[in-house]
Amino acid sequence: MAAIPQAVSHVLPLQPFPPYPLPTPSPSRTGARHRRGESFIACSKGLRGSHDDYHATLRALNSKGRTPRKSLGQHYMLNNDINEQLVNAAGVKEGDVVLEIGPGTGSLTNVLIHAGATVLGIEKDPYMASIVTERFAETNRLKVLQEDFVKCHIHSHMSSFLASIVSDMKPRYAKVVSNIPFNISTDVVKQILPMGDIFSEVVLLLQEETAVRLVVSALRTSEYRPINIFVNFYSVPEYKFNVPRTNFFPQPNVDAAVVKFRLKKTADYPPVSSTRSFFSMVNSAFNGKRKMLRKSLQHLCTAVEIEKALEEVGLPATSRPGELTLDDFVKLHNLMVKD
Ligand SMILES: C[S@@+](CC[C@H](N)C(=O)[O-])C[C@H]1O[C@@H](n2cnc3c(N)ncnc32)[C@H](O)[C@@H]1O
Repeated sequence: MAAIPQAVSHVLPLQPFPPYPLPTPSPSRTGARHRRGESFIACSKGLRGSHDDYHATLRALNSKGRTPRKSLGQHYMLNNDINEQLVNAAGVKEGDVVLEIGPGTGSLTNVLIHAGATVLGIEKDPYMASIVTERFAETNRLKVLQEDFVKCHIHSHMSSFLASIVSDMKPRYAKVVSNIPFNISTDVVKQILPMGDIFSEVVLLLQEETAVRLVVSALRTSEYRPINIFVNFYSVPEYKFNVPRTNFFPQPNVDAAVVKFRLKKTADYPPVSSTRSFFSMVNSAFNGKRKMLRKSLQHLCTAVEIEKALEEVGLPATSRPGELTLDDFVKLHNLMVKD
């Protein structure tokens, strides 16, 4: 298993919840304009350090009397340094177009906009959608759609959004930079990764365990699953860094981690006649994880034909799914499944 980089430790004091008492900001830390009652966009102009974001997040929640909803995975980022690192990991620069799933109070959105991006936010919670829309009302660099990411047509939303941008620097591809609710991680990965025709880089803040499972899981381990074949088929994944749970409000029970996926273009996908039949074969193979492939794939070919195909790939006749790389599966599929 590849080594996981050293933890980035940012420990912040947390406020009781609810309600969230607003500490009196010190002018030296937050600037003279950062006072209660000011518009949120004005506050955001002074946001640079992690303490400022900490205050801004609590202020935004207080402004609507919101209690974070567990069912929506609402764990807000309190540390601006981590938002900056997410944005840097995606190499966001002036003129970029970025999809942000779940902008919440807009702390990450703020850093994206300051980096020069135009952002499409998809936010399920109508209260948070209105908070973030109000916060950036004075800029034309943000459009928020109040929709459930899992159910929305993200490809057509992003295509229209890219088409609507009038600029000489208009990029061909958008990026994804998001601190996503942990419970929709798999949906996000499954929907976004095959969209290399409109997205180039995808940087996600995920539950640590999910990040490791998606990116670090190695051959011949119990964590190696069809999702690893999927991730490597459509992207080049990279584990970036660990984010301790103390950086979120309210604090989750687990740590998080940042992962980057560089999406492959369609022409660079491994050559299979049909992705549908390829992934169907991979799923069948892993359904009988401990079974040999010559048994679990018998709905496709006879045991003898499977053994012959394995031999042609250079694998033993007794191979199990956890022993095959993406490349092995591609070769096996192309030998066993003819259009
Ligand atoms: C982990 S919070 C992150 C908020 C903010 N980006 C931050 O970094 O502080 C996740 C956000 O995603 C929103 N959300 C939850 N489920 C969603 C879904 N299915 N589609 C879109 N947004 C969702 C939540 O309301 C919340 O604002």
